[in-house]
Amino acid sequence: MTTLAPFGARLRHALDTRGQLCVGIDPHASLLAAWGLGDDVAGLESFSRTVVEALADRVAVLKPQAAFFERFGSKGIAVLERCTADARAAGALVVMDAKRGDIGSTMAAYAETFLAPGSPLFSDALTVSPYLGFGSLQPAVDLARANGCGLFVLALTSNPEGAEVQRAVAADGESVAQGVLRRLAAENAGAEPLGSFGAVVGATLSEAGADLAINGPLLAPGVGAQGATAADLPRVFGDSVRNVVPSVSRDVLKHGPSVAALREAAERFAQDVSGVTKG
Ligand SMILES: O=c1ccn([C@@H]2O[C@H](COP(=O)(O)O)[C@@H](O)[C@H]2O)c(=O)[nH]1
Repeated sequence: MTTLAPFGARLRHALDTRGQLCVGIDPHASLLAAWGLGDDVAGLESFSRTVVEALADRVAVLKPQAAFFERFGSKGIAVLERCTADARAAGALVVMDAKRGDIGSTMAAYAETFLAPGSPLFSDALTVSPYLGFGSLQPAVDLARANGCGLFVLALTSNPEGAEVQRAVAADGESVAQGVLRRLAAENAGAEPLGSFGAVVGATLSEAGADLAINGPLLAPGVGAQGATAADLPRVFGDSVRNVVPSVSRDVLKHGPSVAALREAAERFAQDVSGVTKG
C-alpha cells in the first residue's frame, strides 16, 4: 500500500490546481425525485455515480454526506463505499461528512473506519465533532497523521443553532470555538504548505469573531442553498481566505442529472470563489 503525502499538502495542491471548491454529494429524497430517480438504492447509486462522473476529475474536493447513504442501511453504505473509491480514483480528495465524535476508545473505531488504508470507507479526511472534548479526538488525530489523512473539526457551524454552544465563553474569556481553533493550530504547528487538521466554519456567519489562523484548511459549508455566496468569504475569513474550502451541495446538485449542467454549475461556483480569493 503506497504511503500518502500529508493531507494538508495534497489539499493545497488540489486547491491550487483545481480551484477552491468542495461539492457535497447529498442525495436528498427531493433531489432523487427531481432527477427522475426512485427514492431507493438504485436511485442512490445512479445519483452518486453521475456526480462522480461529472465532477471527480475536476473539483478539488467531493464531500459525501454519509447520512443520505446510511438511511438505506447496508446497501446504501455499499453505494457510499463505491462512490468514495471511484471519486478518489478519479483524482478528487474525499472528505467524508459523517461528523463522528465519541469517547476516545470508540473514536478509535470511527477513525479505523474512515482513516485506515484498506478500510472499505477509507477517505482522505473526515468531519468530526469535538463536543465530547477535543482530547477525545486524539485517536483520530493520531491515525490521520500516520496515514496522510485529515480531519475537519466542527468549530463554528453554518446553522444558527450552533452559536449557543460554540460561542459560549469560558471563565478565562475564551469561546468554545476559539478553544477548538487553538487546539487545531497546535496540531498544525510547523506544517508546510498547510496543516492537515482543519476546522468547519460556516460561510453563513455574519463574522468569524474568532482567530482562524490555524495553518490548516477551513471547510466552509453554507454556500448556495443556505444563503451564503462567494462574496461573503472575505468578510468571514479575512486573511485566511486562501485556506478556505467553500462547500456547496444542493445548489450544484439541483442541476443534474445532466453531467454537462453539473459541470457548468460547479465551474460557476469555482469561478466566483476564485474571483474573491485571488483578488
Ligand atoms: O456547519 C456545517 C457542517 C456541515 N454541513 C453539511 O454541508 C452540507 C450543506 O449542504 P447544502 O445543500 O449546500 O446546504 C450538508 O451535507 C450539511 O450536513 C453544513 O451545512 N454546515
